[in-house]
Amino acid sequence: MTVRFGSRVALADVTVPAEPSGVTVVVGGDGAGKSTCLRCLVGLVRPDEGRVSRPAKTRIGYVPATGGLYTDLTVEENLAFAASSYGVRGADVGAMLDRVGLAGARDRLGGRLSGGMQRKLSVGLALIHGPDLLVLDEPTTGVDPVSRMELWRLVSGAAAGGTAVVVATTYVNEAERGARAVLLDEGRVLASGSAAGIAAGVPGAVGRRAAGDGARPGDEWWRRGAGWRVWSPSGDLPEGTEAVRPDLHDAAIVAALAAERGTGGPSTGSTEE
Ligand SMILES: Nc1ncnc2c1ncn2[C@@H]1O[C@H](COP(=O)(O)OP(=O)(O)OP(=O)(O)O)[C@@H](O)[C@H]1O
Repeated sequence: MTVRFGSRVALADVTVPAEPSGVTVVVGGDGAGKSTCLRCLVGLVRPDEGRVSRPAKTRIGYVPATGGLYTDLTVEENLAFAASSYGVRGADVGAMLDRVGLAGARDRLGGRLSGGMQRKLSVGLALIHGPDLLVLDEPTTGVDPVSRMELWRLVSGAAAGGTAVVVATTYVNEAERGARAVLLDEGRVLASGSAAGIAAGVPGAVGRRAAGDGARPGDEWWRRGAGWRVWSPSGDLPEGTEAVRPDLHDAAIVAALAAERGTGGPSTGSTEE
């Protein structure tokens, strides 16, 4: 998909693979193009170039980054209303209340729920009709760690039931939650594939050394925990550094460095595991 807003290219030839029973995680910082990408997937934005293959609208569940529920309806009313909107007859609202962990809050107004509970309810609303494709825009941003875990459990459960799930996140470590990850930066795909495949596809070598008080040693260096990391495209690491096996965090940084330099980073598209 390629999407332009005036002269601004929001997405440049971005591919997001999604398949039944699979979770695809779209990772990127603010303005990377995640929301635009997801809006294309569900049909709210039409790509200027490229195409999207998706199920019928009634077979899609979508939760935007903000909202997605009625604040002046109770939890139970929200679910019942979503079911009737989708034309689902005899929806098992009680089962969905249990599934999203909100049975004890069924009579609370949507607007009175904590942030984490609101997100879980939104996901429940998007799942009530048993969609073939579930698209979630940053469901875990700003959510407490327990709710975050529960949200990912909901995502895994939906996939286990056969749904294709696409989730956007700003947290690189969440890429490991999906079989596939697409790392986006400024509308471009930095890397795509399984998290392990992306990490294994880092060209050259990555090294580490303890960080003193000194300034960043050079363009290819970044801070990681208590130390410095360095990327050497040629594989020759600077003296005093110890080689490390790059993880997804390192791969994301190397991909961004490589994109800046216009050289190859972790491979895109072919990193199947
Ligand atoms: N309707 C629009 N009109 C003009 N520009 C837009 C529009 N929607 C998005 N953009 C621009 O496209 C780029 C990608 O935005 P998008 O919202 O998809 O990013 P994002 O990764 O979801 O980030 P965020 O989490 O900050 O929303 C940004 O530069 C944004 O300003």
